[in-house]
Amino acid sequence: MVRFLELKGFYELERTIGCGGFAKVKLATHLATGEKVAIKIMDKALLGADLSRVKLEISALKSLCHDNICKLYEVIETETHIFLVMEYCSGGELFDHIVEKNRLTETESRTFFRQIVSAVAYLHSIGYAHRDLKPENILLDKHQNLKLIDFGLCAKPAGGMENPLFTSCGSPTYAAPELVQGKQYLGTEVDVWAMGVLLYALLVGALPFDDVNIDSLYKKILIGKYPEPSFLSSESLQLIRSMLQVDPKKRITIQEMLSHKWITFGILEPVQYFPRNNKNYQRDCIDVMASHYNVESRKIWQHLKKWKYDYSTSTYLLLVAKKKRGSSLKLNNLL
Ligand SMILES: COc1cc(O)cc(Nc2ccc(C(=O)Nc3ccccc3)c(OCCC[NH3+])c2)c1
Repeated sequence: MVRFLELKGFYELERTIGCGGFAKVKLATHLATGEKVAIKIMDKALLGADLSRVKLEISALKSLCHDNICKLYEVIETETHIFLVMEYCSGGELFDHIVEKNRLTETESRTFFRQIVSAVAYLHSIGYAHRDLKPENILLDKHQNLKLIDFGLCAKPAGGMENPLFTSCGSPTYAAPELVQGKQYLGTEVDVWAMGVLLYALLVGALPFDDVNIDSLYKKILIGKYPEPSFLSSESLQLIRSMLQVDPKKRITIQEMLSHKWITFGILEPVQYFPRNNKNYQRDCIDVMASHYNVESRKIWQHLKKWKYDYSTSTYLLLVAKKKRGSSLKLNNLL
């Protein structure tokens, strides 16, 4: 395996867990904390024009902080590669979870779907659209919490979400009619359509629009007709119908979804989506770092406040994650 000298002593690379077009995702260990992480490795030579899109994703990830969005811990850029050090989501893909259970109960679907709504409402509230929402991009952590991943196609149109986007992207199965028609579209409306496909997949265990032939798939999406199994409750069906509206202007908005009667059934409170305010520093984590590096806590604090997404950032964020899990706050001596 190619030895990345820049990671030596800080991370130990393990098996590959995913590979996409120009990126590979490997499991790794963050040596100072001993915590598992996922590292997305991109070869700059292969990136070509996509380098600017990667930069866009990185700046997006740096501003995202939400329990249901995979966390970025560190960014390492060398002459030849970019490494994104991210949260390790050991539960695998939501997709595999649905397949193994055939389909989920309404209660299970609601638990998962509320987390997706929370993450997407948060994204939209800070001016981003994901634009590639699909079960493969939704992972589970070991506590069955959902984690949204792969913001490679996310967009923040200049001048806010009201401005239309053009680039057609994402996979056609989850693509909204206006997207497959190459029309102007709003990222938020396209995300709601994809969430409709997701909710259908959770409840039915199949895709609403599916066809091996891409043209007949597009026709089905444009007609917007899909099977409505009798086991679906009328509330869930009403929600799916309001999300899979061919006319984007008739489609339910994410804000309306937050308090939809199917979404709040039995829980009676709307979905919360503002990020947990973890901007207040965890004093004990800073003190552990200060004594380990033998500097004053104030120095660590001052450095962390710059959010450079360097090894100090990843060490601090992973200590916070350890503390949240109730593990001991200790750091290993790097060789
Ligand atoms: C913001 O989160 C992102 C952005 C991005 O561009 C890519 C990723 N990719 C990730 C991140 C984490 C995992 C992961 O932890 N996977 C995993 C771990 C243990 C068992 C099984 C899976 C990841 O997995 C890629 C394969 C899943 N299709 C991709 C996150």
